[in-house]
Amino acid sequence: MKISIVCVGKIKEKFFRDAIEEYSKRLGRYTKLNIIEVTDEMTPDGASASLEDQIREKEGARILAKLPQDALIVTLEIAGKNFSSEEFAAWIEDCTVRGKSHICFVIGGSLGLHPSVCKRADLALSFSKMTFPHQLMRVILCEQIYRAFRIIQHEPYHK
Ligand SMILES: C[S@@+](CC[C@H](N)C(=O)[O-])C[C@H]1O[C@@H](n2cnc3c(N)ncnc32)[C@H](O)[C@@H]1O
Repeated sequence: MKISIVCVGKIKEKFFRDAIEEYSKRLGRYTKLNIIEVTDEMTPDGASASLEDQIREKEGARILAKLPQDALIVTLEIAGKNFSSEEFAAWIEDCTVRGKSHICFVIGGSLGLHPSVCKRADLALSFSKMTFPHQLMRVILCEQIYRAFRIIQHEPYHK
């Protein structure tokens, strides 16, 4: 199973970069993780709703250009489907059983995902009704993917 994450912008905080690097390293035992960053757009303070939509659209076009053709596309959306960690692991395992060998997760930028990206999703996945900053979301996603592979392999992990 190959895992890609398409996301917007670079990680600015060192502690987030360190956490992502750590989970990427741990995941190396189970899967190849490929993180693809697209350039983010500066959002001026007090930007109008229509400027924000233009920014989302520009970032969305960059995301769409990077989506792998062979992958199942999973967008991270607050209003998406909720899974327990065990259900998430079972979903990943089921992909393998159905012959899907590549999953691509997509995290929006600070303004969220443009509808053109959401339309491409095979699954919209929610990590709760709360809004997380996109940099932290990347860390949480990496941890949950790592946790899923541990569950699939019946290996012990923190409860
Ligand atoms: C700061 S949030 C964007 C907030 C924006 N108002 C929205 O509603 O999408 C940045 C990105 O992180 C991801 N994200 C944040 N919280 C999430 C959650 N609870 N579940 C799933 N994805 C989330 C989404 O991909 C989102 O586009």
